[in-house]
Amino acid sequence: MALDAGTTSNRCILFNEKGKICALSKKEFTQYFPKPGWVEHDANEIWSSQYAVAREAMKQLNAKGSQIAGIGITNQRETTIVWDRTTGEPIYRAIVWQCRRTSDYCKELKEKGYTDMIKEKTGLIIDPYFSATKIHWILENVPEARKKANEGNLLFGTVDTWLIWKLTGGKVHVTDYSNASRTMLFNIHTLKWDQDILNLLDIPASMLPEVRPSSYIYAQTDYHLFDGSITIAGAAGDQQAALFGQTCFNAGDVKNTYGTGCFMLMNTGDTPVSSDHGLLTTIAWGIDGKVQYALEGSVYMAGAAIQWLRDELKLIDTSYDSEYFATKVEDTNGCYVVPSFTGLGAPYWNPYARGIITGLTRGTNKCHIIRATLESIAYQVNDVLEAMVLDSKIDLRSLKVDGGACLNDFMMQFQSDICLAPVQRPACVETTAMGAAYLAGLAVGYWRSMDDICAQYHIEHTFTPNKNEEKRTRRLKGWKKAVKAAIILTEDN
Ligand SMILES: Nc1ncnc2c1ncn2[C@@H]1O[C@H](COP(=O)(O)OP(=O)(O)O)[C@@H](O)[C@H]1O
Ligand SMILES: O=P(O)(O)OC[C@H](O)CO
Repeated sequence: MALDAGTTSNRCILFNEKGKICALSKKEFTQYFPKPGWVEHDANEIWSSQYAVAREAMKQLNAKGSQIAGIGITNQRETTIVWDRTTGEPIYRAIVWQCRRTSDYCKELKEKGYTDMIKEKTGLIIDPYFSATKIHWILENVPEARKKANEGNLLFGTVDTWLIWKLTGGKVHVTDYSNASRTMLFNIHTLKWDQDILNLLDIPASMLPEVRPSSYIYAQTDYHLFDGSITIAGAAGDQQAALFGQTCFNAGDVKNTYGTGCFMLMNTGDTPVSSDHGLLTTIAWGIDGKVQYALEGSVYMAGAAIQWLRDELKLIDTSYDSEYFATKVEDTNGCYVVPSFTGLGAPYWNPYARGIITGLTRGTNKCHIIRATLESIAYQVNDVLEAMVLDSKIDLRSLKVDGGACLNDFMMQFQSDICLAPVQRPACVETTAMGAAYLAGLAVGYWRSMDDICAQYHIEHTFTPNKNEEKRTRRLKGWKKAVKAAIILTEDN
């Protein structure tokens, strides 16, 4: 059983030994935008919807808890939940990874010269994206929070930790290496919470969960939840789980997930590679007594930009329709959309950037804007890819893709044309959930080895690049100019 707690929806997928999906249930939950740039979730709703889909998936097969080999949890990363140890109640809404409320505090940390120290220890760039400054914000702004934390009565968790806490009836407070590595509090070399950073941000160590491998027997679920206990045997951040589900087990293997945002990860084996080009160094997973590292480029707006076309501009009825309209025109007519609605992530890291559309003419129509939005996703991925090749000094063999928006054939072909590499889409694009199931299944012996898992992996379609160097160069130049314009507009900050 994979519990996949995403940014906009929670899913439960049951897989059989062949890695085939036998049951799937999905539920969207409420997004709160209390101020511009702020994003929150209700932690209790994250739990209730996750629990509801787990029950629903089991009902589809009439399954009992005792028939489930194990649970693997995978989650939107960095999102920060703080709750009262004694009541189990969150003291504030979950502050979502996309939330920019700590931009000024991050700026202050950078101005005080902490950038190198944080990067060396955590592999991360100081940014509101990560959990650390969100925890700090809660402690500073929620009444009584600081006092309760100092008394040892507050617990922090990312969504994996929260779900394990709820699944065990409030008994177990843990996380895994991959999630810990996204907090900006975890030393990715010593594999311990970093006391210097905790002191700097004034966060008591008593709030933090124990850190465990990603494939590991964590606990048993509370007996009453699923009519029998189930072993929780895996946990990993969703992007790392997708890397695992895509069988990117070797150094140099790369995957990109096209969901709400885009996240490209390259496995760098047992060596943490430090980036000189705006990427993050992160832990891929902990398994068999050691950790593997990855380079990551995080793009905040991908599928969410298509939702913007649908929900705010009302140019399309469904995300799926974007492909139909984009292919009604030959190109974007010189129009570029930079969907930096919540700032720019890798490799630019500008939390103040906001979205822009450039190159508008009297002839620009709805199809051009839709096409430019889809293309913007591929351009952002290409920016990250260029940085990754420079940092890793490894030429890209192929790009494995997954996530809801990778079903858009137009966008995948454009991606291949722009990055001049084959783009491979697997038969099962639910690789995040699959990765979590594999991690759990390996821990309980449901699958014996990573070779067994590789044997189950199949490519459904490979998009090969149409090479037109003149067109590609012109398009990339237009894109880079548009990004520059979005950045120039932030200069008052
Ligand atoms: N055919 C499509 N073309 C473009 N975008 C799509 C398409 N289908 C889904 N999407 C986008 O993909 C995202 C959903 O993917 P998913 O992997 O479920 O995201 P998440 O796990 O981040 O919630 C949505 O933002 C949606 O707009
Ligand atoms: O919910 P997703 O799939 O968009 O993933 C969110 C990431 O984990 C944020 O770092």
